[in-house]
Amino acid sequence: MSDTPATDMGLVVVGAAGRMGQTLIRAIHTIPGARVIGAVERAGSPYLGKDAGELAGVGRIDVPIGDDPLPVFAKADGVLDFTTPASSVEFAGYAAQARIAHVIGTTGCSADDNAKIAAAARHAPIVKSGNMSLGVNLLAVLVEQAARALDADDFDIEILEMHHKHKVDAPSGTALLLGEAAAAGRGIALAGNDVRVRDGHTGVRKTGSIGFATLRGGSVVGDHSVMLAGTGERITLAHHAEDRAIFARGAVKAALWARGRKPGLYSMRDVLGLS
Ligand SMILES: NC(=O)C1=CN([C@@H]2O[C@H](COP(=O)(O)OP(=O)(O)OC[C@H]3O[C@@H](n4cnc5c(N)ncnc54)[C@H](OP(=O)(O)O)[C@@H]3O)[C@@H](O)[C@H]2O)C=CC1
Ligand SMILES: O=C(O)C1=N[C@H](C(=O)O)C[C@H](O)C1
Repeated sequence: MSDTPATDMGLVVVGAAGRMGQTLIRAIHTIPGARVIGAVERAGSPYLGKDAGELAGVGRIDVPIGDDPLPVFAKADGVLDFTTPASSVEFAGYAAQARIAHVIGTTGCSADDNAKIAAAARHAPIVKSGNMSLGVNLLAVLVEQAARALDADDFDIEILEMHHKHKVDAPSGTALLLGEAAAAGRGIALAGNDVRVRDGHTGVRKTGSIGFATLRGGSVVGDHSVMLAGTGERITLAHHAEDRAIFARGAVKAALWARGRKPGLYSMRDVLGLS
């Protein structure tokens, strides 16, 4: 007997007119087993009423963009959400009520936002990750291994990221994910060992700290480098995102994986079998 569900997974894309929203609609169009059944934007959006497929450039799919998530969540199997922290918290509550899978790519969530999302995950499966690409999640595994292998007294860890000029949060969700991986490799918590900004007379570098540096400009999709800097040598592990389609394909994979799974908060490492 096959484990493949008999019907396509009906997905709602929230933030459907955004950079990732449109990329998701194009990705779902090409992936067997999933289809767009709803598209949501905020009240007052100039895109309300437009066909989500036409806006994304794949032609008419007869899914008009609306501003009320509740009726579309009620008939969906899953939600793809790359919006804002406050919106993702709200959508997590609705997806939990509807008992449907919720894939959250939104970054910049506070500890309070994450606690609310974790509470919603008691009722429905949620996959949340600062980066949905296979490449970055593999990179995180490599970073963890390198951080474990190289002693904090000998190698300093610094994480550099660059994104397009429209990005609103820093450090990026990916940089923090890589920082968590480095911290896990070192057997420490990232919180309390992270140095997110340097300015002025900073004093010497604290042994074992994990530094972050942020660049913003132009149309860069997402560049991340993790440097392990020793005396006389430096290792750099890096990922360069060239197309948002890598995140969208990962998000659809996560939704298909989460369909029918028991409630819980999952990561892309779970989805990709890299845990
Ligand atoms: N995890 C990952 O792999 C990735 C994560 N991201 C993250 O995804 C998020 C979105 O990125 P991006 O697509 O570039 O941003 P955009 O601003 O282009 O898109 C976000 C969209 O969500 C809409 N939106 C905001 N609030 C609501 C709401 N309450 N209901 C419905 N729609 C809403 C926005 O509308 P409006 O503009 O009118 O406010 C906008 O159209 C960011 O946090 C980013 O960091 C991005 C890429 C990959
Ligand atoms: O805002 C973006 O664009 C991206 N956000 C994610 C992040 O914060 O790391 C993922 C990707 O790098 C693109």
